Amino acid sequence: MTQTVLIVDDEPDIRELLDITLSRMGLNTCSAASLGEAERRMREEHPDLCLTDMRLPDGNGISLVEYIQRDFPEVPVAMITAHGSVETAISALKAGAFDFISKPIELERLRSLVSSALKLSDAGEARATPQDPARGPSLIGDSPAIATLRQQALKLARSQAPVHIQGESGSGKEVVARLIHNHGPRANASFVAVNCGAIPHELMESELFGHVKGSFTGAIQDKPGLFQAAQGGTLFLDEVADLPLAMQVKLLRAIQEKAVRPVGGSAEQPTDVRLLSATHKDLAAEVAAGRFRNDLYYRIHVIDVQVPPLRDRLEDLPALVDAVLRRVGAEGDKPPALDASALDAMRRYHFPGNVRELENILERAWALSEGPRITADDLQFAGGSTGAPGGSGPAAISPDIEAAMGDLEGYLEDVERQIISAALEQCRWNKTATAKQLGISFRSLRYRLQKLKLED
Ligand SMILES: Nc1ncnc2c1ncn2[C@@H]1O[C@H](COP(=O)(O)OP(=O)(O)OP(=O)(O)O)[C@@H](O)[C@H]1O
Repeated sequence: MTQTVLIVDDEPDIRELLDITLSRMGLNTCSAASLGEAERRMREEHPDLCLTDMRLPDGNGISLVEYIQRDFPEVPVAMITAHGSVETAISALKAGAFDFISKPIELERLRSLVSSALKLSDAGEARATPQDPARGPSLIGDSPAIATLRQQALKLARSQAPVHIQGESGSGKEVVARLIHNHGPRANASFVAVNCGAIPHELMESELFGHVKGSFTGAIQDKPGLFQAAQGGTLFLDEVADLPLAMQVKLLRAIQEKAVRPVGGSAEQPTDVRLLSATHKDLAAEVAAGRFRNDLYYRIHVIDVQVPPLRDRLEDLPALVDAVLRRVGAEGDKPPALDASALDAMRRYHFPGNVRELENILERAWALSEGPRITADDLQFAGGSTGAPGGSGPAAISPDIEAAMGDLEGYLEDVERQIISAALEQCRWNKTATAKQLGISFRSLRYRLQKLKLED
């Protein structure tokens, strides 16, 4: 069925330009020269998309965006803004506009905006279900907080607005970012996630924007950056507060110009990416402290999403536990289960590391548990037994207390690594014999080998 676009502008020349371009794309158009007429057309003609100018004789385009959001939430609306008026564009996105295009209108950009908007209203949300495993984990949980978050993400999926996701470490910020990508018009293009805190500063520009051959020692061939890899799709900047200030300037420029220049290159390359970002820090406080640029904050923080910590939605625990146990148990026998004591112990726990910590706790507990069910003891929360088997009592050891200061976990892992390596050597790398020698189960040995990175 031919789709219809409503064009709202009081200048006849612009209406005509849009009309000709859209008709050539095989679309029907209808138009309005005022806010009142636009609202009437919305009611009478049920268009699939609306393009509106900001300044109208009887009101402004933002009111129209709000009207459409309220009465026709399934219809995407894009704002036509005066050249360089960033504030208007940002207010339009905040009000729920899907995207904006600035004057003078570039026809190529108009065509791509219209086709992605119509893909949206055409296919709706049925294209990618949150359950589709190829698209990353779904957002599990039925607590009111997660239900609201899911709805918010699905709504934001329709927009092109930059979204900033705030939440504690491990709370599911990337899961939310993927949900937004998977349900939007860019779902069939790439979702590229980058942890800004993990890239060495000197490589950051080349990682993000690419480089040309010979631009620095080691640049043996042209290499596209993450912006190029996300072309047509979504770039997720995780831990964005960790971007060094010099890089923040370059990122701002790339966002403003919608173009990047590879390191050592002379030409700018146009980019079309939707930007999502996240941090566990308070970005406004980072701005106040002078560590994050205000102008970049303003650009990436158009819409703000909060992911609540796990401790505030413990009613999600059974569903999350179930999903994790199914995954860790997928290799073998029956999916493991928790006994009631374990679930009780979890409900009392604070989960500073949120869902990621829950995953780690369950993986470890399953590896260490000997019986058919995971018990509270297997979870090894503080105060629980570590369940050391063997019965011969602790051997006399003389720990290097100095070396453990500041990194107890790391120190204990080193000790564990040395003991297991020695036992493996004694048993000539026979894992069954090694496990027996150490008085632990085979499963437990396998878990420790993975954890300590002792496997090839
Ligand atoms: N609601 C959820 N449903 C299913 N899995 C989840 C959920 N929340 C988090 N997870 C899982 O927990 C782990 C951490 O999630 P994710 O990477 O999205 O957190 P994050 O907030 O981005 O963490 P970080 O701040 O460390 O980058 C992942 O393995 C993810 O699949």
